[in-house]
Amino acid sequence: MDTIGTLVVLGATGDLTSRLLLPGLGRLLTEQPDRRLRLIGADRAPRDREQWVDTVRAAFDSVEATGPAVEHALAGADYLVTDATAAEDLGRVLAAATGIPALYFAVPPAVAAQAVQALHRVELPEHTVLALEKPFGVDQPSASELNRMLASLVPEDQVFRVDHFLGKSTVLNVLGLRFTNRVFEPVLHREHVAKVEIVYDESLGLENRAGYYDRAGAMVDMIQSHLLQVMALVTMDAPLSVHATDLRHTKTEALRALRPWAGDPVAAGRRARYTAGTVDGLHLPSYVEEDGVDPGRGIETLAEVTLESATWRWAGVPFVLRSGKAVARPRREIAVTFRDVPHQPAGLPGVTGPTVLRICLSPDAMTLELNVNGPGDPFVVDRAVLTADLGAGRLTPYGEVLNGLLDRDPTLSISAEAAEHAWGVVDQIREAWTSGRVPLEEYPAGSAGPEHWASSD
Ligand SMILES: O=P(O)(O)OC[C@H]1O[C@@H](O)[C@H](O)[C@@H](O)[C@@H]1O
Repeated sequence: MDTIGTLVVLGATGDLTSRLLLPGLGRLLTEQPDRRLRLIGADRAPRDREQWVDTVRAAFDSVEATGPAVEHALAGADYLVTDATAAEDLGRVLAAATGIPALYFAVPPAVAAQAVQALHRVELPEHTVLALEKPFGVDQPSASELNRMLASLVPEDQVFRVDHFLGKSTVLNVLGLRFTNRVFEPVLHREHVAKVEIVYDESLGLENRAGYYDRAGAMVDMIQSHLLQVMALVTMDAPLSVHATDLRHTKTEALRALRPWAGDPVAAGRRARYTAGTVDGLHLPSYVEEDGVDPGRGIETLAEVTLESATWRWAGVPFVLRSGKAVARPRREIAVTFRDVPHQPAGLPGVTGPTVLRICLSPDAMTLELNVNGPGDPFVVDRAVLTADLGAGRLTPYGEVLNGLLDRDPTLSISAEAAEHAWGVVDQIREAWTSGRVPLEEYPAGSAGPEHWASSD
């Protein structure tokens, strides 16, 4: 199959492009010296070709990108002043493409929806690929509408719903761990698992992203997209293969099975936002005092939801998903806590807790916390931790996602139905939040969250 000839980045002057997309591309092109790609930056800002090349070069330099593919991309790079919501502008950008074009929408969801609408008035070159960043829509109805508009433009295999967590090597390692080891798969089951936590806390604060974040909040920014995808990999059945059709299908089924814990969207979620404090030696103002934040909007910077996978394998096991900003010593892991043994023989003192499997999402590592007869008294049980350092992936998560996109392989992209299912459960819990049935609590930046949350864990 022919690969993508031109990557058009809509939203080229944005933060996402310079901080994540271009460095990811730089590493990818270094790894793949034979790839030939034309790179077109498109945005409203009045920039010229030289300024765009400088932006691309700086991003490439930040990851020490070198080689013929990198030089080729820089030499052919171009920038076109573009209103992504205007059909004429989109037509002009596509006319400048060589080979099969991919349009990458690095723009907010409202702009992406308008751009997709505008594309209906443009004659798309054959096989044009459309790549949309998360969040895909702003709720389930808008995601369905966006899917409908996309389906009337191009076939589903030309739509890439991007989620960079699926490009993280440890996230993908969940597949290898679950489906190539006889020892784990049978016990990852309601018979043996007491609870699963999927946590991605960050010490970072808002970082001048109010324009986007103050509408999304922690729930939409992290849980609706990234953490639900991780949960789908943990709960899904074994796919026939890890190729696009099988993997996307089994993951979609896993997302379809999600419910708020005990069917109660009020009790299944809690939310909070940070007040002033110090994280990693850096003083952060209260979230509501950050530039561009509307305190009346009541957006959370820490969200936690408890979900159930309503399946034979997992029914009755709580999955706690949590993500927060400005959190000290942030946890980033999938932690599977196993049930206690049915009977502990008398005369084996010292057991300190259940077996826990931790898949650390950053840095990449895995640990298994066990009870063993350790050193000293052979009848006393000690805690032992088996650790595997998984090492970093060859590409950045965005590099992996772009690799699939440029090869037109949708394995790491989310299916239309999956995007809608992922909103379903989130919308139910958010409705309980926006109707005021769940309080918006507070925690000082640099703490682990509201104090009483820890004691109720
Ligand atoms: O740790 P990573 O890979 O940068 O992912 C976390 C980031 O993921 C992004 O998608 C979110 O918008 C950010 O708010 C978050 O910080």
